Amino acid sequence: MIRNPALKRAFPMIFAPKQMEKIKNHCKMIGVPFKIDEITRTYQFWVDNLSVASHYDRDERPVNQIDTINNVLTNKAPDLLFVDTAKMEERIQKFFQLGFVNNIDKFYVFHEAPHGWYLQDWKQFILKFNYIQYRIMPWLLHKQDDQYPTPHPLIKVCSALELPYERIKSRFLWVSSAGICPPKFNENGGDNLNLVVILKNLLLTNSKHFVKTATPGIHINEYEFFEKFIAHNETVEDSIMSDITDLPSKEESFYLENHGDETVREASNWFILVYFVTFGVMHLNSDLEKCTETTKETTDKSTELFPVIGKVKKGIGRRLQAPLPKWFQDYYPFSKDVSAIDYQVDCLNHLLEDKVLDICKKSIENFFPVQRAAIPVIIDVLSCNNFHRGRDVCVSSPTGSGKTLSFVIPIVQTLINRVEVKLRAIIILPVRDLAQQVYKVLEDFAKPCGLKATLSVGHRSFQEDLNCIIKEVSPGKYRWLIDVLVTTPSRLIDLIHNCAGFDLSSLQILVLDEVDRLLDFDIEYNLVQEIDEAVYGAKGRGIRGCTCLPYIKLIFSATLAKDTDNLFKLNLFKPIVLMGIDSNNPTEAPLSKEKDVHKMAKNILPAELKEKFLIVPSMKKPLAFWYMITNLKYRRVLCFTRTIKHSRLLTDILKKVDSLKVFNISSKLSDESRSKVIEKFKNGDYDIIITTDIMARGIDIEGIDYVISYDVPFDEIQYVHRVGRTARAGRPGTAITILSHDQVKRFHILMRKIHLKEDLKTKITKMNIETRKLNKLKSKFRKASNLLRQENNLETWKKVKRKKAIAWKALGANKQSESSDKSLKQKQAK
Ligand SMILES: Nc1ncnc2c1ncn2[C@@H]1O[C@H](COP(=O)(O)OP(=O)(O)OP(=O)(O)O)[C@@H](O)[C@H]1O
Repeated sequence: MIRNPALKRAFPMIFAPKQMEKIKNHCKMIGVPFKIDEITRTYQFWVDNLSVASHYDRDERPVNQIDTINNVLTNKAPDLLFVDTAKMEERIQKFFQLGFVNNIDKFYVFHEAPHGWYLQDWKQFILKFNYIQYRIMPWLLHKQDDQYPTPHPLIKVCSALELPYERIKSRFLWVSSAGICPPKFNENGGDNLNLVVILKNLLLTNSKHFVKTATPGIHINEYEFFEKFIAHNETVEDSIMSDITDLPSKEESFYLENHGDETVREASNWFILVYFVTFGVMHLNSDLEKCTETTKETTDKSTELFPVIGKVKKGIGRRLQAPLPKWFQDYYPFSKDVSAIDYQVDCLNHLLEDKVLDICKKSIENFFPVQRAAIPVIIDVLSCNNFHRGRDVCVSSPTGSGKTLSFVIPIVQTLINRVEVKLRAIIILPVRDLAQQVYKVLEDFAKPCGLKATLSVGHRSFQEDLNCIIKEVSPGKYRWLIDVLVTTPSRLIDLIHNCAGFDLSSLQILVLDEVDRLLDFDIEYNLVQEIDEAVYGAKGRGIRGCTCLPYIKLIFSATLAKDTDNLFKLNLFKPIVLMGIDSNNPTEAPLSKEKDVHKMAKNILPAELKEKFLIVPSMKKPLAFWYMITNLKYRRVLCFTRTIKHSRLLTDILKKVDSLKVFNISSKLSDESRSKVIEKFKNGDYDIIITTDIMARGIDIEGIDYVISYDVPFDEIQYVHRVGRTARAGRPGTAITILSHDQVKRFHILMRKIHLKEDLKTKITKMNIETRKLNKLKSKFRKASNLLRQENNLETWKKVKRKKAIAWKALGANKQSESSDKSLKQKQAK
């Protein structure tokens, strides 16, 4: 019945068949405005289960609206009705004629009309019943200034009508212009968007889970709203009030002007749909609650009637795939297959300075496809001048495909002829190791070209960092010592706040590598906003009031299309998207674009990667791993476990059973030791590294042949980054996931998110190891694990003894301490 799985996931309770029955019985009709009808067509569900009326027919031709309404009102009394503003008077008259208004308790009108004309025209109508009007005019609401001297319209309307704010329990809801975005974000257009925000926040009060995960299209501090609601535990009407007063400022609206209406229209459709359901259910809930109260039926929690959306009882992975913005779908494709074509370094002769070209020739033979595609585009946008603002660039390319050089080369090329040293480019990476890795690549290019770069990631003291970055030449006057800074989010925020003279007005380029991970930090640090403020000046001044040129954002990730919900936080300006896609023969046929959002987010693994999985009972996982190492002779292995404890145990036990050259890397290891291990691995001193997901992202260790996931990755993004440690730079590589029987289903779901259904069987193969062979290893393994246990026990015993001795000493009870010593010695002797 429900065809869209995303929708089904988003509203799990509603779509349960039993709940559906109840909705059908209690909600007689839902009317939808035009455009929403697109959704109704997609989700036949509405049509199948509730009476739906639309002002457009199935071919999107307008139908006689009055007739529709007539039909609706006479045949079925609606619970909810959404109508758009066109021909409103006609409709209202119709309502009167039909006597329908007599059945209405209250009206809620979300209105965009600019100057209160409706108050007079509709007086009759308004006075007939309780009526609340929400007029949505952000610039009026936000501040009263000379241009818009009108007081808060909601207050104005309500005081004119002497209406209190009331809890929403109407059986009838009128939404004027219900979130249907007009083609342009002109003044009134903004209203519709804000309506969406209001609806969304209404929804927030009921459904935090859903909204938090589905935030397409709108850049309006949703988390602030969210937190406010949670903190104050406001009622629905309170939240409407606060929404209205907190509507976006002009600066925030700037974002909207720069983003096509398509995005927002899509978003609004979603929200309306969401709102539609939530609101409907809210009503039904209250009705049903009353119902159950009167009949005094016992309520069993597990069969609770229409739980409010958002109280998702279990499962962490429920999330709604937000629609991809239109600009994302208009991407430029390039082949993700690194070994498919050789782009001679000379092919960019015309773009690159001789010096840069020389360094390229020394370090690489050919450009990889992502480099061939991205370098010219980025150089082009970076060369924009005062008259023409450069667009931001997003690059999505598989792991190990050479993204680092795609931004390093254009940065060096752009800055090579700069006269004065100023901080002009910042490269941000999520973690220190990655930053160090990128810094090394950058240095190879920057140094010979006379550019100054530094790494600031907390590897030395803050003061030492400052000494390399900036210098106070005279009191209050500072001079930059670098052109490019490579850093992590926390360090950058630290610098912005605590470094005198750290004024980013000269910033030209901001690179966000592994952007999806960086955006996780955004919640904590408000990264993009902080940088914007540091560049464009104090809060609220906005880009237009600023004298400096807007800086260009370069966004990189292997899993960009997988997590588009958060892209909106980046405030991108007309972004150009470059996307690595599958191509069988890229030399002949032009790459065909995939428009399907879900398909686009698939096939993001390197073409050279082989994927396998092995199913064994969970007790036999270590045996299977050991078998691969000893019998199948796997070498150059990177193995991922979920916890530090697991990785250490597995390492210790492997060391015991065989004198294997295995090493464990965890976050507890110092940077220095970690680099040493990686170096040794590169030199062949270690064969196997067992680690956790700290090594999963971006780390480039040459020559890893196998990535083994001893524990199943948490989600598909984690899987992509883990397996991306092999099959890098066009080299072959194998990824193996060891599964216990109960993990198979989850793994299958995970694979479906990465591969197209038809590719699943060909792209990922099943490994078989006979149980008999594993059993052979059992006794040896058991001996090793006993030995390890004994050692661990002794170790623990020693620790306890040490602690006891200290305690006894402190109490001055030395005698007891000596006796416990004796007993320990006896035990050891035994
Ligand atoms: N044109 C090239 N020719 C040969 N090797 C290259 C070229 N470009 C990059 N490499 C090598 O490919 C490897 C992967 O490059 P890089 O780390 O930039 O990939 P990535 O796409 O950023 O990967 P990840 O998404 O995992 O961070 C590196 O070892 C790099 O030296």
